[in-house]
Amino acid sequence: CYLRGPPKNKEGLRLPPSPPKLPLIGNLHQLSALPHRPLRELSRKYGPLMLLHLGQSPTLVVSSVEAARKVLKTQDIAFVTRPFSTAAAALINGCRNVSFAPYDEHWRRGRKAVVVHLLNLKKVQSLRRTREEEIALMIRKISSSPPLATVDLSGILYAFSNGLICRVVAGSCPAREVRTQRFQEAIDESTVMISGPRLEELFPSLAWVRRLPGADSRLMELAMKFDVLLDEIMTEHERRAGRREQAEEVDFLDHLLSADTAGDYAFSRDDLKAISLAMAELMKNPALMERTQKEVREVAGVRPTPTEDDVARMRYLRAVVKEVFRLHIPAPLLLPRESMEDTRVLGYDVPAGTRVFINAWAMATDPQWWEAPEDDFQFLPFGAARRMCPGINFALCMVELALAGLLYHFDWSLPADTAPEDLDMAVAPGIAIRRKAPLRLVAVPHSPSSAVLA
Ligand code: HEM
Repeated sequence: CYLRGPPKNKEGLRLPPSPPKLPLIGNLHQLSALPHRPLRELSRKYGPLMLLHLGQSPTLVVSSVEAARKVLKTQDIAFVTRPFSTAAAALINGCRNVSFAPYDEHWRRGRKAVVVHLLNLKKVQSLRRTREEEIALMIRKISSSPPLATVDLSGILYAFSNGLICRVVAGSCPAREVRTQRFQEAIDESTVMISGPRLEELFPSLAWVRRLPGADSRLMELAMKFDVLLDEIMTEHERRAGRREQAEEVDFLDHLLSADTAGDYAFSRDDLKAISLAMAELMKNPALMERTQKEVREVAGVRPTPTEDDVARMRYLRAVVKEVFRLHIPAPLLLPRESMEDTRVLGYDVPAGTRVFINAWAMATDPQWWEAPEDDFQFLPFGAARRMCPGINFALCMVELALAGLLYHFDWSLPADTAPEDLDMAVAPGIAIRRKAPLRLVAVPHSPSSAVLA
């Protein structure tokens, strides 16, 4: 057996090991609402490359740094596409947005537009004033709460993150708050719908179910909501084009419309989740909070509020943010990939059309790597290679600056009835995880005379 290597199947393929499966449902019963956790346990038994059968859908689960390097880097091109998602197709213009698009010419053009007009480092840096203004708005909102009242930091961060991203993508408008709220509701609902494969993706033989009257009604209603909202914004931009004041902000849609390119709305609330998880970790560890806050206040000195140049010198705060991304990877299984051709990984055959989950959370919590922070490949919250998240600079700037602002302007404490060790760190399921309970804290202004609060 040793000399022959792992056994081959009927077709003569040497497939990765699989846990025993049940008829019809395969390995579905072994997953839970937070699938990265049982998948890590299974990988400890069956190895860093496992082949699961989720219904009728073969799924490769990658759980070690070495295997992820092979899949995402060495054989990037074989795994560069995404599996078809019915929900994304209905909601996001037939899967024609960058995140869910199959690997083709359309994706290449869309990704180029996103990287060139919205998310390259220079552009992200040029949005500094917008970010600082939105953070000042958030700080003022917190300061306006009655003294010693508990504030719902999760809710405030949520509004901040959505507001900032809507402003960068679609610009400012008089009814901005209402528009952001409408986006927020539509995005909330779509996140739930997109977060896992649907019945017909797991069981292609049941695809006919979708044709039953009313089967997709929720999806269609939501798609309509998005359409109406985006149409309104497009019309508003087209009407405004050519009548723009010099000093007016040029947003992402202006760029796309002027370049006559197809639009892609890459909204992400993962960054706000990262800020609230960072705050929760700091509240749980008062010594850590004290050290981070000391650094923020020393570096920002007597400035009205920390600037991005200050944040660049806050080494400890940036390390805290990185550690939070490691401990609480916002998308623990990244976004699914799919093999485009028959290929081999670590000696195993992987047939074309296999769905691929990268369990980045299993790698980030693998004791083998804790002592080797200089090798960054085990740090995968933003994925890697060709389909890596192009929003990484945007997200990191936003998280670091917002956290610095919160720590600079306020002293934070838990409500009187909560001890640090009792702070609930449970996470809720979804394509991206988030705190289950909102983070409620008491904020005492630290520098009430600062210009931002005026
Ligand atoms: C904490 C914040 C964020 C995290 C953790 C995150 C994480 C990820 C991950 C894991 C992927 C899949 C990577 C892969 O398959 O290798 C991804 C893709 C993507 N992200 Fe993010 N993201 C964040 C913020 C953002 C922001 C702020 C934007 C844009 C404003 C953005 C835009 C995108 C896009 C367009 C893709 C699809 C890339 C492609 O398929 O070519 N992300 N993100």
